[in-house]
Amino acid sequence: MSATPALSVSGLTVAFGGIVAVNNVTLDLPVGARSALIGPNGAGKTTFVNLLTGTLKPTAGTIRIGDKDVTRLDTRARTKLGLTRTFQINTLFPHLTPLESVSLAIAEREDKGGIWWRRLGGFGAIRDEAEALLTQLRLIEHARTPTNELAYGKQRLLEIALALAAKPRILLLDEPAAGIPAGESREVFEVVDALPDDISVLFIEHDMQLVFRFARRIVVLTSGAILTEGTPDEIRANEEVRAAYLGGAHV
Ligand SMILES: Nc1ncnc2c1ncn2[C@@H]1O[C@H](COP(=O)(O)OP(=O)(O)OP(=O)(O)O)[C@@H](O)[C@H]1O
Repeated sequence: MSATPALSVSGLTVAFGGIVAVNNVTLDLPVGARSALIGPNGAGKTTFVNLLTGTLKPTAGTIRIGDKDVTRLDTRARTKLGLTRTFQINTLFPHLTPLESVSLAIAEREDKGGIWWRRLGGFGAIRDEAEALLTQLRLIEHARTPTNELAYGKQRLLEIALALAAKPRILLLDEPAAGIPAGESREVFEVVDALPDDISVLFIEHDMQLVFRFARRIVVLTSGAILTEGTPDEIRANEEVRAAYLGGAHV
């Protein structure tokens, strides 16, 4: 593993009027991370991710991708440097197939988005890459099924496939299993777990069974600040976390 973190955040703060939604957060995401960001509703998790992607500008603090300070760069520039996210809400094109959607996303990455309409068949390399990605994401059997006919769990996997089409080094997943039946949500995390180690993952997740099964490190956010950070065993044993957040949850 490389000594330089994939992502490093220092003193990150944002206030909306009187509310300090993210308060002096300092955090490193090591290369190959499978880290969970947990915390009660309103803790600032989504706001933190929005700061990382550049959707929101911080009041104070710095964000680095590898060695590069990206605090003042916009979202597109950060994507080019390897930072990609998914959203809680469904952002898919319902009438395209996974093969078409992923091919479009690859074409966009290659700056070939504008010539897409000339026909998929003309871009064999793009189709090959799209099929490889769909295989990795356990979607290849559904490559030619319209997206709105896919099970919801498969749609969430397609969202991750679209994020991966940008070839990210850092993948931010905002509740990737939200709304999915339990049996399917595990598959989403199995796929994430099996991604190559040069992709560093930070995921927001409310389902503690999934968090404690799949996260290698857990970051606990309360009222915009980091309460603690550690391995699942450390977090499980932390009385402060139990009191502040986990309550009676069986983990
Ligand atoms: N654009 C905004 N303007 C004003 N307040 C905001 C804005 N965005 C978020 N907040 C506030 O910041 C706090 C953190 O919200 P955020 O959505 O980041 O929490 P969260 O941990 O992601 O919650 P959830 O688990 O419910 O998604 C909340 O008090 C919220 O009301």
